[in-house]
Amino acid sequence: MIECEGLVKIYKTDDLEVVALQGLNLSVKDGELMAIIGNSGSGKSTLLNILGGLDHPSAGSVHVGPWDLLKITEEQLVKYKRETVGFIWQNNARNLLPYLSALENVEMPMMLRGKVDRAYSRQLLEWVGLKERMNNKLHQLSGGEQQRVAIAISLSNRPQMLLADEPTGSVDSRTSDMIMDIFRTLNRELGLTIVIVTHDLSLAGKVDRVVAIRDGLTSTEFLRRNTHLDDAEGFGKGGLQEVHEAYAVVDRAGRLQVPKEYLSALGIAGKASMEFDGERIIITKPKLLEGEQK
Ligand SMILES: Nc1ncnc2c1ncn2[C@@H]1O[C@H](COP(=O)(O)OP(=O)(O)OP(=O)(O)O)[C@@H](O)[C@H]1O
Repeated sequence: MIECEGLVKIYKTDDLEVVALQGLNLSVKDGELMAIIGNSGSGKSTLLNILGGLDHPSAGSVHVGPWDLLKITEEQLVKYKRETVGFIWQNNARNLLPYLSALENVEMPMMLRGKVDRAYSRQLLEWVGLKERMNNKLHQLSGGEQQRVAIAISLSNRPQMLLADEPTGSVDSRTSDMIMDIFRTLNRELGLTIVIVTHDLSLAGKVDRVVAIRDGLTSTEFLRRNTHLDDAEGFGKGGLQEVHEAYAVVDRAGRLQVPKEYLSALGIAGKASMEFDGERIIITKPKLLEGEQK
């Protein structure tokens, strides 16, 4: 579904250039539910905005389904945003209309496109657990319920892919669990590809695959150790490392990112010695330089 290779995004302001993505590789399969984690400023939102067609990449390649987002025309982009992507933000509910019911809010974007599908709107609200509240006005619903209405709305155009930027950022942990359950239901029922961007490790721990971004590059992948576990058993317990195995990402050119804390613990900066003993690759402080210092 998603293929990014060597993706670069440079923001230019008057006298400054910020390289937000510096050659990022990412592959997401059709129908996958995965998460992207990273510290503030690592490039997560930049990546999501590019995937959503809200921002244009500077270089590299990015394909979503049949679309080449580097070469896409303005006209095709409108179609792409309307038909392929659904978006959820942390404060999505802010954009809802308080004096309309949940159902009317879901139908509103359909109405703007000229075709209301009431049965599907009801189905969406049922999927997000609001079957009993669909005729309530928005202002009569809690923040978490409003966020669930926002999820239903993001699916009103029947997208193939859902992009969620910190979707549980402003809700309590019970609602956060509920939202993750909804994502799993939608993933299962609709075969929807879902990419969640978050810095919440416990949220990330609830999906099978997590990709970590550091300084605009994919650095580590976490894969669930036992994918056969029943949802209720396996999800939501402990942190990411408890249920996932971590792998360093090695790109086609053989590059990988060594965590800064490992390098500083060994006093490695600029250069390192690398040996291969037949089984392991060992990175150490430069041997020659150590000798020189004596
Ligand atoms: N419009 C912009 N103009 C200039 N620089 C930008 C712009 N948008 C983002 N950046 C910079 O690009 C880098 C990546 O930002 P991005 O918002 O993608 O990070 P993030 O991982 O989503 O962070 P957060 O978790 O805080 O939202 C940061 O250094 C940021 O300051």
